[in-house]
Amino acid sequence: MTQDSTSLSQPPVPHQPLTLAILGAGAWGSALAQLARYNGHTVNLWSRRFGNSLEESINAVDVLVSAISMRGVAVTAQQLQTLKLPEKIPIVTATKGLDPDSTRTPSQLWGNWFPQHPIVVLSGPNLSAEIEQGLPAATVVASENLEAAKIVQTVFASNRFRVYTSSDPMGTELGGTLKNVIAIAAGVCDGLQLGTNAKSALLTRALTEIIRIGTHLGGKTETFFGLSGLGDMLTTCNSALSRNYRVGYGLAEGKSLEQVLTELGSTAEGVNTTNVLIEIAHRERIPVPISWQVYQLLNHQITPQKAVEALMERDLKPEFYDR
Ligand SMILES: NC(=O)C1=CN([C@@H]2O[C@H](COP(=O)(O)OP(=O)(O)OC[C@H]3O[C@@H](n4cnc5c(N)ncnc54)[C@H](O)[C@@H]3O)[C@@H](O)[C@H]2O)C=CC1
Ligand SMILES: O=C(CO)COP(=O)(O)O
Repeated sequence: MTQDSTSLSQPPVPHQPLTLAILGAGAWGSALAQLARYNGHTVNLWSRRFGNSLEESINAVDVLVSAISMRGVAVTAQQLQTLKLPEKIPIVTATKGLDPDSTRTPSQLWGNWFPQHPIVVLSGPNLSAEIEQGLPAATVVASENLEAAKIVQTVFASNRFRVYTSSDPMGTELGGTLKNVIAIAAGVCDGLQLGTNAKSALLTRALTEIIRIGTHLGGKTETFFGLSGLGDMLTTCNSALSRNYRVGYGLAEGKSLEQVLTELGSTAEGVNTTNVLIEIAHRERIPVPISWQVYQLLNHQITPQKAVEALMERDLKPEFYDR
């Protein structure tokens, strides 16, 4: 077997064991901890509910990873600001959400609070349950600081987890965040048994919608065709392991949002993300027809059937506008 020539031109990567603080001992934080430990790294997995204090958890670490759900990011970062984070260590954000107060992404928030630290976004088609089973998966680590992204790449990369770098943190983060809204729509589509044609039409038009808003907010078009965009959309919109998909599916079955969320008992970021996305879309005057129907559905303004009708009866138009 010939060696991949591209690997010869890559710089040597540091393989020494590092110490990581992973904030958030939920499904994703625990899976990331397992991946880092698999590579021989030491992990301080911090939970607000048990174990070591935040101060103890960040002591002398080489990398900080946040796998906290959106609603906990601001409060945890505020706590961190009162503590002594080791100088200039990379901060990795793995949250897929939008801040309801500022409408900003988690990486924008971390960058604002910790300007001396390189910020790295980690996002991809990564259902934690599959990763914890040791099934193969791939992800993207994106940063304006490519050296920091490469460090994070080597921390997590293994024969079961392939990690790509990217210089587009905004596109990488928005792909993972916005697809959660579409996963709710996909769950509705499957729950109503609308068929394969409808699902393909939904996902294809949804990608156009994600690219429209994602590029407006600073992401690069090609990133949305990559693992963190199309890749994560395919995973989340086709798996009953996805909590956002299950929200849509449950709504299509006639359950109330409250009932679905209670049964889920876990984070479905797409619910908050939809509300923030619609606020951004209205403010910036960006058409987001699919997300708008999801918004109305989540806010008890429309039934799943009416949402489908509304999408099918929109004004006729070309698929692509000539530039
Ligand atoms: N589970 C998955 O497959 C994946 C999840 N993600 C993202 O990772 C983030 C976390 O998701 P999960 O771990 O699945 O959710 P989870 O519900 O299992 O865990 C949420 C974590 O956030 C912490 N948290 C929530 N509110 C907090 C607060 N006020 N203060 C401090 N900590 C708080 C919880 O204690 C818990 O550790 C979400 O943004 C999700 O979209 C990303 C990729 C995969
Ligand atoms: O982001 C995810 C997979 O990449 C997890 O999806 P859910 O949050 O919908 O479970």
